[in-house]
Amino acid sequence: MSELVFFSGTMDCGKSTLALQIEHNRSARGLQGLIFTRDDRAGEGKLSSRLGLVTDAVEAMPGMDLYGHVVALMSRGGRVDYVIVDEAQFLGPEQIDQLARVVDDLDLDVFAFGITTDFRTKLFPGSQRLIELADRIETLQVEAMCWCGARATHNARTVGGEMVVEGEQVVVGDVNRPATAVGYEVLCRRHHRRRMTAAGAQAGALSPDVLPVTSA
Ligand SMILES: Nc1ncnc2c1ncn2[C@@H]1O[C@H](COP(=O)(O)OP(=O)(O)O)[C@@H](O)[C@H]1O
Ligand SMILES: Cc1cn([C@H]2C[C@H](O)[C@@H](COP(=O)(O)O)O2)c(=O)[nH]c1=O
Repeated sequence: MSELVFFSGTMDCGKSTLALQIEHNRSARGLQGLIFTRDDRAGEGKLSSRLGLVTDAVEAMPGMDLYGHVVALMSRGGRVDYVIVDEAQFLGPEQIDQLARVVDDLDLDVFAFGITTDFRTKLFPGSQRLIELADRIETLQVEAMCWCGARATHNARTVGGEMVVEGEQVVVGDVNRPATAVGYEVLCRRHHRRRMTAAGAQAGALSPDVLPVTSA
């Protein structure tokens, strides 16, 4: 029975790496995959991992009919044995419905990878629809970690080194960016709530305690 599987997690937890491993293992056995992605950091039509691996992919543009794309490819004689989708959080909800149709009507496995929530801790529309429709939701085994050592569960955005909680939902970017740029950092919920990034925690630790003022 084919499945729609949502591999979800924070940024930097190994989702794209796993997507590339699934692709490698299946293609090594002679299977032919179709890879979709949207707005990968490496550029249009690319699926890239921080481990340095990258492969070509079909850019799933806004409004593109993903089910129609698979059907059109197959009717031209192309072979599709499974579908991989990276950065699935950026897809529209209707595109997730199209992926579910690929599973149900074409009997193909669809492996979707994405972050669940944005820098405000709100669900991305694509991820929300995946949670609603997926046969299975998998959390990645390699845990991204907060600076405090706890498991990172949330994504923070920084602008000029400061954590922000307002702004556009989609800004393509990366972790470990210089403080001048828009960047991201993964945090545990406690430190996301307190808006305490690694830099903020370090600054707090370095500032001298305020001594009580005593009158002579
Ligand atoms: N230099 C490195 N050596 C070993 N592992 C690394 C290195 N750089 C990154 N990684 C691993 O790659 C993971 C990020 O993988 P990636 O697939 O790009 O994440 P995601 O797609 O979830 O954002 C990190 O959590 C870490 O485990
Ligand atoms: C939290 C958050 C992230 N993004 C962007 C930043 C990256 O380009 C991707 C996530 O990629 P990864 O491979 O999982 O690291 O999403 C965003 O646009 N808005 C956000 O709130």
